Amino acid sequence: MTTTPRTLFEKIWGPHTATSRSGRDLLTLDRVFLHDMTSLPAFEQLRQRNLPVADTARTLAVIDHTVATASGRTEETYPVMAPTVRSFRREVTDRGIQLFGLGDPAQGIVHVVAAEQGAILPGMTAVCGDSHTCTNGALGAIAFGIGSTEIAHALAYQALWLPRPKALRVTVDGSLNPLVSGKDVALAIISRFSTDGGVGCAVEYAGSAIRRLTVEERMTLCNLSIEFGSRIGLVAPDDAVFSYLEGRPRTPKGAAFETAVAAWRNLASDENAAYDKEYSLDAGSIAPMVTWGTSPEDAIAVDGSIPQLNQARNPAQRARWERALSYVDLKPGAPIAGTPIDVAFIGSCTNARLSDLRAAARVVRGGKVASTVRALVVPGSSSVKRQAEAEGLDRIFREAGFEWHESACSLCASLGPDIVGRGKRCASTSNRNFENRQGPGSITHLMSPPMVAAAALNGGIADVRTLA
Ligand SMILES: CC(C)[C@H](C(=O)O)[C@@H](O)C(=O)O
Ligand code: SF4
Repeated sequence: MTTTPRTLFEKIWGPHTATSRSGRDLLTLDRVFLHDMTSLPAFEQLRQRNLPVADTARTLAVIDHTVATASGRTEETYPVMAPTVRSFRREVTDRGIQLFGLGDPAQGIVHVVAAEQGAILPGMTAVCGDSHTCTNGALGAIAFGIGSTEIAHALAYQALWLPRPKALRVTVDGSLNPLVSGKDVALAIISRFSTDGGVGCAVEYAGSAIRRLTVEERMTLCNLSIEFGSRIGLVAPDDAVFSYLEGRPRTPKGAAFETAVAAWRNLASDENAAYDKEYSLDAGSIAPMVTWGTSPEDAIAVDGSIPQLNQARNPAQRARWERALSYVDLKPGAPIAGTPIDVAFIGSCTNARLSDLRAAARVVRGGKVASTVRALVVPGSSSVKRQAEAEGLDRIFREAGFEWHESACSLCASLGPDIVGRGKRCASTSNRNFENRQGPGSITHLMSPPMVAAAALNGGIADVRTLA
């Protein structure tokens, strides 16, 4: 008997499809994650319809988006959002949902915490009212962001009606150059294939270079899937993923773990599986990347120059570039290296895990932050913060002049009190460089943690390869 070869995506989506109707599938959900910014309207809807949460054991809640990060912070430190945070905390605790609130040793950014807890495992489906839920596709799961109405439905029925996305494979073969990381791969993909490249698709990252990425780098790569237009990004799970998961609070233990691993090993695309779309990139061609404009696709090699307007693909892109150049106050054709910065931010669910902090600390060690720069490290979780402190990374950062914060989203989206400042330019390890993203009038340059470290010491955008 021959079976039709299936993609990794089909191997997860298929068994989770309870039924199909009018071109949509009823996808059953293994996990629903909640955070303080988007969940309250969903609870309101549940109340109006008198619906309970179907299965609290499948949920997990985190306070991360709207809070302060200064040491000693509490829910009250940012009065603007304190009532929201308080209501959110009451809603989830009243319903018996596990909450990682401020002061909890495992608190952190929802996507970082979900992985650390082993709350998302290979082959699962997971949702959260947050577009960067795709991050944990790195563990070989289908994880994606949803809106508030969908959160209510997901909590009540543990399922959602969805159109089945198309299958896209992005293959990156070859070897990455030194100081080129998962972040650079992601920015290179988005700049090459545009922010629309993955629209309507679930993107599977494959190829020898992807297989060699660490699990945390794969998380960074999958995190940026939504900036590539794709709500879902995933990588086939392998031994690196299995050992990442072993022993985590919600991961199966002992013989149950071994049984799970045996099943997870089947979660790879079959040879000759058909994709609707395929892109490929040569790993060796990727340099440390930096964005110059107001879209993640405005990424160039750090030793490159801002494009000339006549290089735009079409009039719409040209118009967007003109507006972006005026917003970021830079000139076409100018080299990006040497652009002075005011703020350096190492944080966010994109790039604030332990390996990110280690990579940045290697560049920072023994150096000094330029006197014109405010530099901050905001660990992705309280557990990352503790581990970093145990290794002495906080000391390396502090001695160089970095601020060392409590964990939360912070400057990534400036939904709490941390902001970059009007007209100020920030080298940032986050994922979005939109206008006003890091507070009103902020200018953002996306790059990897070592590149932000280099910019902090240098006082301006710098090629980490020449500093290290
Ligand atoms: C607040 C939330 C809805 C938002 C998202 O969906 O991504 C935020 O996390 C972001 O990164 O912009
Ligand atoms: S760190 Fe940034 S991208 Fe991630 S969830 Fe928070 S606001 Fe969104």
